[in-house]
Amino acid sequence: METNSSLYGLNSQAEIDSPWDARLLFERSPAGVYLAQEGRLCYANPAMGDLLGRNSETITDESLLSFIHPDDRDTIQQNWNQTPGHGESIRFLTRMVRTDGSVASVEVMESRLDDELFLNECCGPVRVGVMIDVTDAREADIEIQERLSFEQLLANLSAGFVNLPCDQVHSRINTSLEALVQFLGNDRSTLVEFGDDDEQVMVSHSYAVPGCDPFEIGPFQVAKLPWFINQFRSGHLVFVRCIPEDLPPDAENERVHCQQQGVISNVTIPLKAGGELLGGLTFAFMKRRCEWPREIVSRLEVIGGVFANALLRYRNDQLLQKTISENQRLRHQLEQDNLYLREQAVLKHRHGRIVGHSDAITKVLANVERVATTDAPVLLTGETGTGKELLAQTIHDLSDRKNRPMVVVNCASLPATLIESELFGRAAGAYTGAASAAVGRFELADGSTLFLDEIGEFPMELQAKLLRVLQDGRFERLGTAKTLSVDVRIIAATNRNLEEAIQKNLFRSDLFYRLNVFPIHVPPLRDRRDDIPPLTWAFVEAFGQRMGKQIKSIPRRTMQQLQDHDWPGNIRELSNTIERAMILTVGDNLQVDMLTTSQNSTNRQRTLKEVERDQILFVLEKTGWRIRGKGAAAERLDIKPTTLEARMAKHGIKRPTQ
Ligand SMILES: Nc1ncnc2c1ncn2[C@@H]1O[C@H](COP(=O)(O)OP(=O)(O)OP(=O)(O)O)[C@@H](O)[C@H]1O
Repeated sequence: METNSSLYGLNSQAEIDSPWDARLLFERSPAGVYLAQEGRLCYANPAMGDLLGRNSETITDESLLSFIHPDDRDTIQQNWNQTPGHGESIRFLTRMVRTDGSVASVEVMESRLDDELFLNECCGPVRVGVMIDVTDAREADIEIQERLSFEQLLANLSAGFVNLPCDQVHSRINTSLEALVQFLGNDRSTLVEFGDDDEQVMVSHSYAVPGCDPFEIGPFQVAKLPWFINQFRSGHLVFVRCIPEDLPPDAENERVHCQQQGVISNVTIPLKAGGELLGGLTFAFMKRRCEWPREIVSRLEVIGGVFANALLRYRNDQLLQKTISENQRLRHQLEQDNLYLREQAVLKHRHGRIVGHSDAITKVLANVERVATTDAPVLLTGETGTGKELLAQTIHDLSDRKNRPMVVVNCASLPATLIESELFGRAAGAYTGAASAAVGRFELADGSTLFLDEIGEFPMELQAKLLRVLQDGRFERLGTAKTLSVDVRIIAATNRNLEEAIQKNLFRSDLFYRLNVFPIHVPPLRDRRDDIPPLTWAFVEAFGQRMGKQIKSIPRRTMQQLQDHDWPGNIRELSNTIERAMILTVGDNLQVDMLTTSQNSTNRQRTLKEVERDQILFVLEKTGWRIRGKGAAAERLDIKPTTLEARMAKHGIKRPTQ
């Protein structure tokens, strides 16, 4: 069949008559020229044949679209559908697939020819096109574009780390790894950090494309990949293009590992910052070999530097935080120590009468100091002789009320009948024998402190009246209706268990709660044996001055015995023992007869006589040497007052001079 091109008289060399003949121009044109009608080539010049890798004479009648890259066909088809009118041209870039499968980028200029010449000879308009191979320029273009986008990506990633808060460094590295992998087309990127341990490194970040597993985050034994880790641990870039071929013979573990993981190429750049080698950043390939040119690797070294700096900043920040919190801890400790020292110093100076440095008494004194400056009621509890009254006095002395004397009422030493008038005062003739009016202790204590010792012995029938004064400072003198108002701070003390007294209906619970606003328990001497030596020396000094006697030493054994003793009568008993010892001591070495103490530390069985004497002494001291009356010694010992007096005489017990 005669081709359309021959119809146009364009395909025969014989028909070229003059160098100016149009056909000659087409045949010699360095650009590909073609004619196509209804999508089929009807003429292609030799340059066009070269472009497509075919003999130009053999391609006429073939579909032009079949030479176009499949991905570009839709676009070209749309171009053709919009081909302009006669004489107008369109221009576009596309790719042609050569016979050998290689792809050429081409630039095409095409026009539609509606000349009668063509219309007459064929059934439709003809498209004439000129095609130029722009593959080289195009590839250079694409490379420039890719390089630009890569530079842009690196610039964006780097910018993301500027002024980044340290707590976001790790998450930013994660997202950056993902962006890099997606751009560069490798399959997994992992960041490995070096620590103090030579035996292991830390896998801190890993991203893998879907279908590949990321590296497990956590410590990784160097022994598993010794060649590989040692390479980048010595600061080298590791570029293994073909695995296993390019691995050295001693990289056996790496060979096995890569085989198991399906890694066929690997690039690892060392991470350096501030002159320190922090770790490495690996790019693993599982589906294709890495063909990265040197420039890409150099750019990755730059981004590696950005990661390394961020990590260094993070590490330094961690160190700083640790240092700051350590500093804070030390400062706090120092403050506490200062506080403690200050408390100690203050206690030494301001509680001069109180001897002792045990933890137990220190705590008590700290509470005393805390509460002293307030007006809160204080309830001092503790065994007899532990120093409750001394502490009450100390509280008063430390308070704003110190300029007025503290008023003391021993609730156990006053008969119940007298307590009311003692406390609240009386009008003349208030009761039989009350010839004159008397001011009560509450009135006396106005603007000062009232110390209610042995509050547990306070008569039940008067507790409501006491509670009222405590609540609103108001009361009436006995025998008058006039309400008096006072400003009194109350400190109460007891060696009784008030909760038990409440249970037995001997003490009102509302009064207890009112008094118990700030309870301070004073521990017995046996629970603060460390205080015994300083107390002993304090008493030696005090009695020495009074007696004009100077004691220079106390035998170590004696002091040990004093410390071993349980002191049921507490500091009062210790004080009495030392007083006795001072009287009996001849010379300047204190002699203490422990047999005279209430209970000695040796296991010697005491005689009945000794027990009786001690018990009488103990109860007398406890009751303030009150023999008669409710709660007094005779009642507590369950003997008649006269019997008690007889026994006291028998044992030579005499009330000490005040
Ligand atoms: N820490 C101390 N330092 C020096 N002397 C103390 C100390 N504690 C108590 N004393 C002395 O011990 C004796 C008994 O103390 P105080 O009368 O205060 O005890 P108390 O607990 O009130 O006894 P009671 O319950 O029998 O009334 C007093 O002479 C007191 O000065």
